Amino acid sequence: MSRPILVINCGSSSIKFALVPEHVAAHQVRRSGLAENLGTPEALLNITTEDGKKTSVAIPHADHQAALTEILKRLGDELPIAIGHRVVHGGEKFTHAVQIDESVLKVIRETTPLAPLHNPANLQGIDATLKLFADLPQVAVFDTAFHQTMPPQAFRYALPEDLYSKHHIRRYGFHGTSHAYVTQHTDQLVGGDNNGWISAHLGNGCSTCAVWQGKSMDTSMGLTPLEGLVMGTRSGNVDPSLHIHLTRTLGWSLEEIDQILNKKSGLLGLSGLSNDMRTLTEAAADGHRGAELAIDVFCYRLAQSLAAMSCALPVFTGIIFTGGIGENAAVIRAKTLALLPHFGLYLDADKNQKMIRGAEGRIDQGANDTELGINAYLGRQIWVIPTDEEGQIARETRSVLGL
Ligand SMILES: Nc1ncnc2c1ncn2[C@@H]1O[C@H](COP(=O)(O)OP(=O)(O)O)[C@@H](O)[C@H]1O
Ligand SMILES: CC(=O)OP(=O)(O)O
Ligand SMILES: [Mg+2]
Repeated sequence: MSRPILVINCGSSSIKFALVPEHVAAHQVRRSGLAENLGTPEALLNITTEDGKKTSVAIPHADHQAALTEILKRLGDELPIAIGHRVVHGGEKFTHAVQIDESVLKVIRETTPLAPLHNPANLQGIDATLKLFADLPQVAVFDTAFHQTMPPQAFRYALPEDLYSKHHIRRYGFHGTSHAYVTQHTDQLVGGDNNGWISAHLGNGCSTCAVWQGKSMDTSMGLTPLEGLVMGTRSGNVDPSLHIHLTRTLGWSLEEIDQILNKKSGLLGLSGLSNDMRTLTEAAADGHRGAELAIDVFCYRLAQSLAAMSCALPVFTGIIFTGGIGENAAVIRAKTLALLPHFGLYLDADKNQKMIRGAEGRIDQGANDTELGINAYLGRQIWVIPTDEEGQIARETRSVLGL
């Protein structure tokens, strides 16, 4: 059997490590780890061992290298053949995954100001594995690459031409690995080659994406992962004059405003309680006003974005929910779809309630028709598909290296 790929998926608030053997989905992988809050006094690795036992290992003062070393101790003989890194921003240069060398590292460093929550941590991960596995090939899989098929009407801002041609100011889009995986996977489940999907990746970062015939046509994130939807701690869209207004009226510096929009806004800012949707849905059920407001704004803005994405599709087959919120929060799916009564999205309330914790399937009222082999349903399809960024990164890593 061929040796596995070690995948490092570093997001804004957690780092997922997975060892992905060939032909196996990452969520079936036996040994994987999740390191949370790296760089803070303690990281937690959740490790599922071969016999299915789950252990949690706390590593004081952990960084990538400490977390990786801890994982390596548990690898035994199953050494990886290559390493695949999630890299969030690859600018316009990368339309596909690439093997990492000095010139690739230079571009990743140059794009760091555009993804300040992500690229520095991605670079730390690469640095750690270059030290630990100097002999192994390493591949960067970019969030931005999948969106390089967007047409100019979707990726250009209405700004002077020079800002694009000389300074690369444009919409890039992120979560490409996730949007690519869930739409390709749903295409396989549905069949046909002319499907148009809107996928909603709702994790700590959130984005929507219009995908037609396997290509990204538009997405809600822009130059940076701050544009678009309400997220855990990120504001999403605000009036572009907000920076100047806050500077003039409150004297805030650009750094302070950047911190507030990226780290103190979104669900956390609106609720005054938490950035975690689980906490908010429980608090809202108990009548917490801030949690209710945060959920209302989150769902309204998500519904608006789904409607907007439909403009990018010649064919609108259906919607796909993914990411921690999209895969688990039935109440958020129902509330959002109820705001789109003109789109032929008929939710099956019972199927919606049951589609949680890694389950995959259709939750619209036409799902039963398909099971019976009849096709009387005139509405659009609604799917819940657990994302598999790690599996997709492993496949792209093998493909780049010809493994
Ligand atoms: N059962 C659940 N109900 C509601 N929200 C959930 C549930 N499980 C996870 N979530 C939410 O998913 C989000 C994290 O999503 P995830 O995709 O794991 O994040 P990341 O972007 O860090 O990969 C958090 O807001 C979390 O509260
Ligand atoms: C790009 C982005 O927002 O990623 P994450 O959701 O993993 O923070
Ligand atoms: Mg994520």
